[in-house]
Amino acid sequence: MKIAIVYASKTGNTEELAYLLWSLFLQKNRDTALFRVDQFPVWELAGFDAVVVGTYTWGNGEIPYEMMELYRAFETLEVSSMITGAAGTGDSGYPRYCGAVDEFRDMLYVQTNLAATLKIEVIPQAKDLERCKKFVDAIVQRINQRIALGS
Ligand SMILES: Cc1cc2nc3c(=O)[nH]c(=O)nc-3n(C[C@H](O)[C@H](O)[C@H](O)COP(=O)(O)O)c2cc1C
Repeated sequence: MKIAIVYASKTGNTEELAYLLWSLFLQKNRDTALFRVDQFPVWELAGFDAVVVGTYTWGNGEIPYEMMELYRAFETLEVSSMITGAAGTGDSGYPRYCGAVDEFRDMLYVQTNLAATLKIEVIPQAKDLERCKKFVDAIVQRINQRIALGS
């Protein structure tokens, strides 16, 4: 089972979250690749069994421009059996806290087999570790179910 974490980060917060999630998948001995979105071969999206999207939020609760190609790829490719997770950082001082995570969550729920979502206030801290672990566990559990069913 091939897992990808694909993220966008302007000031490094979401990058830190993506690296943390990556290390948690590796601790569970999962074959996981980490990509900045501008280095992700979007045409290979459907080749992954599970994909975690990591995004910051911009404007008024919006998805960053550089994530839109990936967003549209989920909408247009046949990825209905792909296990996914939507994660991101944001700032609750804005009216639409982590709005980009909400947008990805809603789309991934329709297009894929969404297993978990995760919102982190600005940058992951020690108090967030348990929630990050739960997020990774939910995805790994969904993958294990898939393996057990042999599909
Ligand atoms: C111009 C601007 C608009 C933002 N809009 C939102 C927003 O609508 N909702 C939100 O939760 N965070 C918003 N943020 C906060 C960022 O999403 C947050 O700082 C995030 O952690 C940045 O991630 P990065 O360091 O990976 O780039 C905004 C930040 C800036 C500078």
